[in-house]
Amino acid sequence: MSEQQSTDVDLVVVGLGPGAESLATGAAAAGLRVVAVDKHLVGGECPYYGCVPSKMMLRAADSLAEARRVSQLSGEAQVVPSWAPVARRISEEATSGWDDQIAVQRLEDAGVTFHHGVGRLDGPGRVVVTLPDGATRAYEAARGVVLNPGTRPAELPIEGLAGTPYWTNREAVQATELPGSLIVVGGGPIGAEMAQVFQRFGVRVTLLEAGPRILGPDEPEAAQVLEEVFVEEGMRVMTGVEITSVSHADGGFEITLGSGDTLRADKLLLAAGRTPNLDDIGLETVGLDPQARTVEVDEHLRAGERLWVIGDVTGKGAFTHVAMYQSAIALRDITGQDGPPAQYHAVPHTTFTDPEVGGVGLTEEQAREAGLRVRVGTAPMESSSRGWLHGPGGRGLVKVVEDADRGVLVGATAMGPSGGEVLGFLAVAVHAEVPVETLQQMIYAYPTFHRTIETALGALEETR
Ligand SMILES: Cc1cc2nc3c(=O)[nH]c(=O)nc-3n(C[C@H](O)[C@H](O)[C@H](O)COP(=O)(O)OP(=O)(O)OC[C@H]3O[C@@H](n4cnc5c(N)ncnc54)[C@H](O)[C@@H]3O)c2cc1C
Ligand SMILES: NC(=O)c1ccc[n+]([C@@H]2O[C@H](COP(=O)([O-])OP(=O)(O)OC[C@H]3O[C@@H](n4cnc5c(N)ncnc54)[C@H](O)[C@@H]3O)[C@@H](O)[C@H]2O)c1
Repeated sequence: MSEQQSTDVDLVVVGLGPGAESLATGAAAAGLRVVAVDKHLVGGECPYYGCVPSKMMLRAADSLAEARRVSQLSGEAQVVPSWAPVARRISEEATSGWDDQIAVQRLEDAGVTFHHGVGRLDGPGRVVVTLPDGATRAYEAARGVVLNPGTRPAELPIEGLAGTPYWTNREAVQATELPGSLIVVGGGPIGAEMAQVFQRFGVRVTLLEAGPRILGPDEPEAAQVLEEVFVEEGMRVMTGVEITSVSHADGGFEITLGSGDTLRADKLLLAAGRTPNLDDIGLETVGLDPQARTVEVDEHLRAGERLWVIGDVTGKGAFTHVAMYQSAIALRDITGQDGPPAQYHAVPHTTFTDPEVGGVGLTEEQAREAGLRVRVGTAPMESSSRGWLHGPGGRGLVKVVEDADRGVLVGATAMGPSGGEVLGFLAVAVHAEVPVETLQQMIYAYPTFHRTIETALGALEETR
């Protein structure tokens, strides 16, 4: 423990991802003396480098794809993509030029003492903040400390990669000009969303995935449809690849694969997972492992004496909505209010490709691994009147996974146009454990995409 004289406060919040930003504000509103610290931008990855700019990019790319469908539906349209409006919207409307002044002001107006600086635990309830000029401040927090440090793009130990000017999501959302060609490494949500954006803007994209399919944690049927759509749009998708070396020369990248093949592109975007920002936050000073990928938390987000942890590093789903959900529960616990504990049986997610891939709860494979007697029902979106009449761009599916012994859905996938919106229905069903019998007896408005849910429920059967 450091000998530095400390200032007494009630709560110190280290790392201001979206959840902690609202937690700090709420704690100050509840009358606590709150100190908050972020080493970069208040709000974290989501508003500046993640959800918000990437969804602006996807909105733009979707408009191009829809315009290209005019020839099949309604006449002729000449589509000439331009990245300038996308770059401008991201810089001016979404991120204020990657400046968090407004967010800082909001915190301070709420009564929070804010520092731009690096926060580090220094024993239970103690935090040392290193300010940009190197000065340090020590705080003793009577109520405790909240950690919300998030993640950073994972680096890959590939020969030749380090030191090359590769992009991560952070550079990709700041691009002001597009490359002619791009290799995207990683077919998870970041890689899939980004690859489709750039492909639709005319970049020649190759998507490399080490696993057997893209969107590995989602249902394989959904991953297969998405891969087919990507390929139809002109993208090269390679799964099961091993990258053995990377080099950069003459303004371009060269990648060698385990198969011996060589790929070349102007730019390389690494979207191969995330590294938790836990390695240098002083976890060892409170008896926790700084090398761990996640911090174990209880149902009130407590991780130890006077310590709460929220966000991606809890391993409960690396999504903004999970961080916000946890934030509200931790705030209640900190301020001594009653409320329901955290439950994670119905965590929803949507990958905003076109078609969107929404999922909630368990996949079929996860349900079987959990030892459940599983019934599964699947229906293609095109089998519904709406999916069929939608025509181009209407691909997708609904898959429902039932715990047959209890007669409730434990997981579901909604893929298609507005798949993430259709998912809302299924999220309620899984969250509230609505009996499948009830779901089967409902009336589904005609002709909606969500009528595909009725068809999938009608197809429920035990397949193994
Ligand atoms: C490209 C991309 C797209 C995404 N799209 C979506 C989406 O559509 N929907 C969705 O739900 N999620 C999406 N996500 C995930 C989402 O961004 C995260 O789940 C969300 O930001 C919550 O993360 P977090 O709260 O754990 O922390 P983060 O948002 O990572 O923020 C952590 C903060 O802590 C700070 N920090 C870290 N260590 C310290 C320290 N020692 N001292 C001080 N400050 C520190 C960091 O500077 C940062 O500001 C996306 C992510 C990416 C990268
Ligand atoms: N729409 C959304 O909600 C959204 C969008 C983007 C990100 N996110 C969140 O951010 C998290 C991180 O996203 P992500 O896509 O970076 O990570 P991820 O871990 O979900 O996916 C990374 C992918 O990269 C692959 N990979 C790893 N090493 C590789 C290698 N050497 N060569 C080729 N492929 C390799 C993995 O097999 C995996 O499929 C997501 O899991 C999600 O929780 C959410």
